[in-house]
Amino acid sequence: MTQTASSKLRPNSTPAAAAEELVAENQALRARMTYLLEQAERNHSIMTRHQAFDLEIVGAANFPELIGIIFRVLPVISELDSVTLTLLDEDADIREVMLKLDVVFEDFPGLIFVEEVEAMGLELAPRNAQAAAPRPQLGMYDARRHATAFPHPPAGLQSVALVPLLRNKRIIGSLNLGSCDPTRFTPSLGTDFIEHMASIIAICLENVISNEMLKYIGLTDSLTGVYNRRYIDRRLLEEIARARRQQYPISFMYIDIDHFKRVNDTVGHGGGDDVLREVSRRIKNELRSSDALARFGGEEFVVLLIDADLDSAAFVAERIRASVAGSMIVLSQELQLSVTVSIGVACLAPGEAEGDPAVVARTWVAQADARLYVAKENGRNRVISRDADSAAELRNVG
Ligand SMILES: Nc1nc2c(ncn2[C@@H]2O[C@H](COP(=O)(O)OP(=O)(O)OP(=O)(O)O)[C@@H](O)[C@H]2O)c(=O)[nH]1
Repeated sequence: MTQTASSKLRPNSTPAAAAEELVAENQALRARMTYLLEQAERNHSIMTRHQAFDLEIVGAANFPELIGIIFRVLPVISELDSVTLTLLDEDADIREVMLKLDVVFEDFPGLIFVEEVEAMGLELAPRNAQAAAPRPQLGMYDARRHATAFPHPPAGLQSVALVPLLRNKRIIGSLNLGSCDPTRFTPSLGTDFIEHMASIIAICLENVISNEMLKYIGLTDSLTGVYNRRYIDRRLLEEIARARRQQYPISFMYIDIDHFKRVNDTVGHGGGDDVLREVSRRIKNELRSSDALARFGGEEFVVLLIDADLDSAAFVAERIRASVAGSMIVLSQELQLSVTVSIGVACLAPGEAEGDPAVVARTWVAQADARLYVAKENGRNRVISRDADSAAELRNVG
């Protein structure tokens, strides 16, 4: 029960002493009240900042945006010295898809991928135990135990909280909070608040990751794993606009496997699929990471080369032609075959990208297609990069 001020007065005190005691007690109460008000205001301000944070992460449009908000905003609003995020990526699918979608992982040094739950540094119940979902683990920082969660710990890191990110009781990762204040994360601290925050982060992560996966599936060719036509159609317009702004040349290639019908007839449709995969792999090996390779359907591939004039694009095309023709494609020990490709190349030089990008794209792509047709007409297994000019043929093994 709370004692009232008067009940604590000494029974034999003089009226003056009693008054003094009352004044002192009153002052103490006021100070306590001021402190509590300040605490309430601080808590209110933290709550408001966290509500704004929740709104921001819920509104994140994609994976890099969400991760960026977590790393940028959370340390500030929660007054933390380190925030990292471990994601469980058992088959490296998340990394592969994000790379395909041009996520630059170097921008997020606090993002850690592990391939098994055990590598997260969380203390877990034995695998088969019917344990409840793991709870946040708070305590003193231990460089060895927390090496995965804090690969680049700030100087003076003292206490940490490893907060499991759960979806349907399954661990998808862990949010790792670090402070240079040793009393910030102690095992006795209540964890409702950080668990609530982690559950919102987990939902947002799951959402953006599955959205990115869908985006990836919608933009890639399931047989070869390279981009599909939809992706290139969109990218062409973006790149035409960028090339116009930055005044650099871009080039486009049409690559068609020669006599592919015969390949299918010889090795069957399944063998034909393997050939498509191998050809796409050989094309890819000759490209820079800024170039985009897509399968346009059937046995036809296209490549978009950024900052490449006609001569460099024709040079790359010739390397591709030589790489495909250079060695047999091995389907099995008994089954190997020789495959060739014909390639049409067209460049969009600075100054040619003016006008409606859709019209520019159509004309430009049609030019590469027409040159591919010439390559086929002239005997296949060749690169054509100029019109009606046999000197532009880099190779003719007809
Ligand atoms: N295995 C496999 N074959 C495909 C696929 N898509 C299209 N094809 C086959 O690709 C062949 C394309 O044949 P054509 O367009 O006649 O051309 P081609 O035989 O390559 O002859 P040229 O292009 O003139 O050198 C057809 O037999 C299609 O069935 C696919 O996804 N897998």
